[in-house]
Amino acid sequence: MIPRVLSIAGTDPTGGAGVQADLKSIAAQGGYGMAVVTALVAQNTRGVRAVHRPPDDFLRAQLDAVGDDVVVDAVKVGMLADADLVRTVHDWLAAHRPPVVVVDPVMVATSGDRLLDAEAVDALRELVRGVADLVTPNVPELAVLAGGPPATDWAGVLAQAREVAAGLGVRVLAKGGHLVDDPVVRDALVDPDGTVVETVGARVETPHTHGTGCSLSSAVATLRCARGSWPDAVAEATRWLRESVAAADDLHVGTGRGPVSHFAGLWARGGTETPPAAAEVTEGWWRETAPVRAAIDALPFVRALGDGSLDRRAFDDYVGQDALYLREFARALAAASATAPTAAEQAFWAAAAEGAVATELQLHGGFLPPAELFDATPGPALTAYVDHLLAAVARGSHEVLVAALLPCFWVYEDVGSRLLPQAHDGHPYAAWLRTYGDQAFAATTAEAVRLVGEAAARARPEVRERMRAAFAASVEHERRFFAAPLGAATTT
Ligand SMILES: Nc1ncnc2c1ncn2[C@@H]1O[C@H](COP(=O)(O)OP(=O)(O)OP(=O)(O)O)[C@@H](O)[C@H]1O
Ligand SMILES: Cc1ncc(CO)c(N)n1
Repeated sequence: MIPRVLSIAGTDPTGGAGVQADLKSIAAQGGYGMAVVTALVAQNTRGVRAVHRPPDDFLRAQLDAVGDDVVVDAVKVGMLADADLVRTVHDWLAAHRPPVVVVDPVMVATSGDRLLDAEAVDALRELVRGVADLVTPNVPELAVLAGGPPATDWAGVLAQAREVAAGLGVRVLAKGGHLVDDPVVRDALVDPDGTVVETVGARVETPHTHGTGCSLSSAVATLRCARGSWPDAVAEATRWLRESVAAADDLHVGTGRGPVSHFAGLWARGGTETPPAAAEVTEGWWRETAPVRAAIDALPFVRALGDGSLDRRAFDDYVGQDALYLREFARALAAASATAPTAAEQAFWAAAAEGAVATELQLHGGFLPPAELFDATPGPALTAYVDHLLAAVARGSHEVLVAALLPCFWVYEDVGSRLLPQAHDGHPYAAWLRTYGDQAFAATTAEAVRLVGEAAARARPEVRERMRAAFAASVEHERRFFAAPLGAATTT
């Protein structure tokens, strides 16, 4: 269930605070963010220039537009500008009673500018008392709510938080971000009954904390839906916010106190790439290897194999090398089976291993005397190809290994199906053409292409790139292997 979270707040066109920060924060916790704008604020990382407040009935129209249509799981209330706006929001919340209401009692921006006029404080206190589940004041806001001077140390913050929690009958999340002499940042969740749950974390050395209060309150509102408990929601929200503050210096937004990087953790852990479709990946690899495949088609060996004019000694040389190849290929296929992530893939690669040593070697046994089948001296093209496959086995990545194995299917199926029309009963190599031009081999190849494509689509981008390189290298090895019998192994 994705929590539907509504921010009722002012704007920050530079995106670091207000509804813009709220929407990022809600999304970063896995919520669906919505926003009703209480004030258009011309501000940036240096300060507030002007505030444009909507008429009360227009604010109400926005709230009703959401409430009439969407089930709201949680609300975060931010900047409310003046007492009339506070009352409009209070009335709406009282009528709708969303299950989670977090109020960030925004009074002063990080830059020092006032965002709530002085007469509105009483109305805000009433809203908190009437409809809030949690209020999240910073040190100066806590002092205003308590009606005392700002605390100068953590003990003073806790005392005022207890007073406000008991007095207004609301949970207070007191924030120690402003106690800058403290080497750690403390937050305390204080219940009306005086129970305190503290979270403590390292203070990040950065001036870029614009919008931390907005971001924290929306994160807690969202996480309260998912986690079911206030202490768990606060613990996760502060952990996330610390990570986002720690990455703030990377953003380079504005010349004042810049915003935090709301998605830094997601980007680092999940990346920003949308996985490609399986077929898109393998089609890309196929296209990229077109020149090498064209060179294979143009090889005298391949042309003569197709029209039957190939010298028998050259073909026997090829079969002798290929018999040796098939046994190593089958070992690599067995390794692919052993490392397969699913039972279906395990079975596919095991069956392919069996096919390589049974069906394909049987074909070769029809050309060479069985006693001599494995007597050839391994040539350089064979050795290079097999070493490439066995290196992929040794490196241990199933994905890279199957990408390296794929051309052994795909190139043969491609060449075989295009040479097949030349086969006839008197053709000396008809058995070869019919094995690789066969429907059954095409079906196996299509399945291999599909499985490797899906493995590539699932893989991290770095792994996918290694797969691409392993595939391309194998296509080139196929070319050299076909070129070797007629002595052209080293030309390109
Ligand atoms: N330098 C910092 N290092 C780590 N965490 C921080 C830092 N500054 C703020 N935080 C986190 O952000 C939370 C809110 O900070 P703060 O107390 O400054 O709120 P605020 O004044 O309401 O924020 P703002 O007005 O900038 O939106 C803190 O409780 C803490 O969890
Ligand atoms: C709109 C808005 N809300 C809250 C804050 C507090 O950072 C801000 N600067 N702007």
